[in-house]
Amino acid sequence: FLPENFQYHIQKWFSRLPNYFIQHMHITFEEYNNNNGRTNEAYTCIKNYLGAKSIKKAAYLKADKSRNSKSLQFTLDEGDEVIDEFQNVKIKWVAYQETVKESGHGSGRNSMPFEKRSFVLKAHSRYRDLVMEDYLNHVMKEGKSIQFQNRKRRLYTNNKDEDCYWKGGRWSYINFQHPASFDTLGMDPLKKEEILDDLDSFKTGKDYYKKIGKAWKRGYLLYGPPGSGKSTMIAAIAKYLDYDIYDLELTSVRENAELKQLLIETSNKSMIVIEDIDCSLDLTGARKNDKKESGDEKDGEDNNKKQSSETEEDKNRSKVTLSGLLNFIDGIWSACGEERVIVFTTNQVEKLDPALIRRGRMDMHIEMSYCKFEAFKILAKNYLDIDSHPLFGEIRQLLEENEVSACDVAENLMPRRKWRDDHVEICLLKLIEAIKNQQHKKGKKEQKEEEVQEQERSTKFE
Ligand SMILES: Nc1ncnc2c1ncn2[C@@H]1O[C@H](COP(=O)(O)OP(=O)(O)OP(=O)(O)O)[C@@H](O)[C@H]1O
Repeated sequence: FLPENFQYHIQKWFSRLPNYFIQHMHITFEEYNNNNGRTNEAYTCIKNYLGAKSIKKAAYLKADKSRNSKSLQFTLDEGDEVIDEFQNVKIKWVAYQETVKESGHGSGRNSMPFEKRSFVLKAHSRYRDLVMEDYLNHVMKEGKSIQFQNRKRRLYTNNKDEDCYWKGGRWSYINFQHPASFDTLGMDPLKKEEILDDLDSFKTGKDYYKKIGKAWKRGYLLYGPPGSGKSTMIAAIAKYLDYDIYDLELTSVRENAELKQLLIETSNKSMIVIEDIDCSLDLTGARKNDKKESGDEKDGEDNNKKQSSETEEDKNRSKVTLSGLLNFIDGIWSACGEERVIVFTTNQVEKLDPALIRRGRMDMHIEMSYCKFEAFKILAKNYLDIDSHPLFGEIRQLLEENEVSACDVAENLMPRRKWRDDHVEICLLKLIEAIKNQQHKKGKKEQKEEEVQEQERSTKFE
């Protein structure tokens, strides 16, 4: 029969009563920050942490699922409590909720009633130091990692796109679920192993990077002919590391300052990708022209200064310079986040400026080449679900002297008549024919080249 607010205060007073006899400490974590009305990050971490802890213990739980989470999230229900144990110390958590009708709350709710939620930690004062430092650090770390694991991965773009969500800033995004993984990626198993080892040591290298005083980031250059799986590799790396991808379209970036802003707005644990970097901007050309015209050998000379009469088209063109890009990768601003992977892809590695891809900037250069037999076997497993077949012998022989692009294999192994019993054989025969045709074409090309050289030699002699 008592008003709700009154009940709440009586309950709170009663719960504090034992503390006059037993020395307990209480810490309250409210959902919103009192100063600016923003969500209290500590509250969110505790909510995730307790949700995971209380699934097995708590009598009452609340479940919800947001658009950005992979699965249901559980949390303690109002008034319920859970006992956690840390280094043999028992710590009690209670979830509170009250309806507040005050005006002028920091979050701009004016006089509208709103639910004020909080978690209260209770522990014996004897363990004050342990709780305040080790335990709360542990809760924050675990809570963050639960939230990270339960989120849907995102693909961000700096091109304003109507199909993407935009939450302010320069990037918009869509949820990203690419089926490619290292298991389905057709490439030499030894090379794959080497890349996985490198990713593992990067992922667990926090202390190492700290020790050597280097920003916790790593650059990968993926180069190789079209259709050799560079984009597929990016999706596989992102899935393996469980990172978001920031797909940076350089031609849409107007100037170096904007590039810096874009970098600042990327989150930790993410991959920044620039695809086909050789086609993005004439970065090599810009530097060479600079050298020729100004005689200045220094990295980072801005080539825009010398353009005196700018046309309208010139004005709209990206003014990002090689120097801007180099700073983006490993300038002082690049250290403003951690656990970042930068990936460049290119079909023509020889066109790139050596400074852009030198070791240290692009730490690992990965050649995505045509398929040999081992890579073919992985693709056969993906497309036809087979580990071996009598025709594999012939394919092995052919691939000893030849190579085939992964997208050609994919094209030929994609079963179009799966209802027939012999669809596997048909696909493999098609592939054999494609490799032989390629071999034939290659032979003809080489013969023609030899004839041209021979002709040149005889004309010279004459
Ligand atoms: N190594 C590979 N393993 C598995 N699938 C591959 C591989 N290479 C290519 N593919 C398949 O071929 C198609 C094209 O591959 P992808 O786009 O990754 O190549 P790319 O090297 O990025 O090409 P481009 O240089 O033209 O952008 C994809 O649909 C993918 O399924």
